[in-house]
Amino acid sequence: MNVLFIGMGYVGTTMGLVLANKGHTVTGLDINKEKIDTLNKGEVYFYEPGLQEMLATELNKRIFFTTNAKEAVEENDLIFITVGTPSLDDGSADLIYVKEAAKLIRKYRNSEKVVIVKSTVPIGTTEKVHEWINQNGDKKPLVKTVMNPEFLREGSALDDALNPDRIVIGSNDVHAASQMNKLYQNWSCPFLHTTPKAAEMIKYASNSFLATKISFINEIAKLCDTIDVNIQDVSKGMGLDDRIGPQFLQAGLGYGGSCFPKDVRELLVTADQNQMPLEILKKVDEVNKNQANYFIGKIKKRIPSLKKKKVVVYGLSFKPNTDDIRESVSYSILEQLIEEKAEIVVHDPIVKLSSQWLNKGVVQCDDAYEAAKCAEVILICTDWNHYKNLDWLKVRNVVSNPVIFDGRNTLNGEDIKKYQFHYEGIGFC
Ligand SMILES: NC(=O)C1=CN([C@@H]2O[C@H](COP(=O)(O)OP(=O)(O)OC[C@H]3O[C@@H](n4cnc5c(N)ncnc54)[C@H](O)[C@@H]3O)[C@@H](O)[C@H]2O)C=CC1
Ligand SMILES: O=C(O)[C@H]1O[C@H](OP(=O)(O)OP(=O)(O)OC[C@H]2O[C@@H](n3ccc(=O)[nH]c3=O)[C@H](O)[C@@H]2O)[C@H](O)[C@@H](O)[C@@H]1O
Repeated sequence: MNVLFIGMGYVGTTMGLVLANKGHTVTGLDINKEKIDTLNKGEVYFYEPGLQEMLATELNKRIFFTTNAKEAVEENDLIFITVGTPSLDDGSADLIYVKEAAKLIRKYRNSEKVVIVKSTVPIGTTEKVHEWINQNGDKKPLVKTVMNPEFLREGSALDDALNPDRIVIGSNDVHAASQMNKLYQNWSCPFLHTTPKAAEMIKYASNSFLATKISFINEIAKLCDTIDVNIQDVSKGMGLDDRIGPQFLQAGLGYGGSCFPKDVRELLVTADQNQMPLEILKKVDEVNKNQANYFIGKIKKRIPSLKKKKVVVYGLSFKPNTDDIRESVSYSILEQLIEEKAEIVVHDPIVKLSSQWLNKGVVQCDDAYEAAKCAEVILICTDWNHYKNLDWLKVRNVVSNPVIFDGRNTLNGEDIKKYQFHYEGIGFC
């Protein structure tokens, strides 16, 4: 099938490549010329394992990139909207990019098309997209709309897209739904057909539930800290219950990224607008916002003043295996360390600090051992395997003060303590 993606970000690029790889002919459209030029050179402009190799196989065979909206819309009958839906100041999702994408389709539509909203959008938006495109009485062919939420994770996007737990298709139109079945015929996971509104809610409720698991375990971890219980044993013991499951019970600095924080905020706004406040979810957000303060508080219990102390921060991305720093908790920690007047050195295997941070006196080192030289405290903020695999004896030999605060509970505490480090995670000492 001929498929267009409007928005070549993390989702559009990944899903475009995956559908091309499954035999469809895909066009990727973006307003950002630099991104399109880079993709046309065969380079994925962000870090995501496996995508680069897939692009090398598919470029100009089954996937094509362009900034020409007219041609792209005219030549494709299935059109995905995969633009961003970031938070506005009041927490609601900004639909400006979705509206702009709808405008392009309205302007250039030349046949009956199926428009698939894959961006995460507030409940009722897909129906609005239908109206935005089909309005004006311009006698052009009507488009059908579908809501098809995306559940992939950054860092494992390709694997998630190829092997999803489910495919949700929200549509009130039989023809559109059958086109979606045809598009995804090579996937063997369960398919759920529902209404567009329910599909939108499934996406928000899923992300909010996962966020709830994380904030729940983080609260239990804080209690474990005070009564000397190891949270990792607790997570393991809970996760062995099939009804609970082992995933998303990793205590730490809380959730960041471009989705959980913004999607939780948007659902809270929708709930308030409908006079049905979501009390649990409010607390989930509150607990999460407080995790960085809790971590700094733990550090200050041991080192009351960080002024002029060399603090090493390992990890800038919001999770491992991505270069995405949107709402990464590492940056809240950097802000607090700057306020404390610490001397800060950061390391990340992929992410480079922007000049904004370098101008504030933060130093970046490309080598984790070099960064650790003369450190008075090491903070692990992202659970990259890189840090698990460091030679910690070598690190021990270069630091001034052997103290590690592990914000992701990523190291094996018992092993680390053998090297005479003071080691604390979140939810165990
Ligand atoms: N990043 C992720 O892992 C996931 C994201 N989502 C949702 O998918 C949506 C997209 O997310 P990302 O891919 O992370 O966003 P992104 O910010 O990486 O990419 C969005 C792209 O859309 C482009 N764009 C904006 N307006 C446009 C227009 N009028 N025409 C053409 N291109 C336009 C931008 O230039 C940008 O390249 C969001 O709603 C997000 O919540 C859902 C599941 C996973
Ligand atoms: O809507 C989205 O964009 C996506 O949001 C998340 O994916 P993502 O944000 O890429 O990454 P996750 O693996 O979910 O991690 C999110 C954050 O939670 C944190 N986390 C995760 C798991 C855990 O046990 N503990 C924990 O603190 C991670 O460190 C990270 O900061 C969801 O997992 C995806 O299903 C969804 O499609």
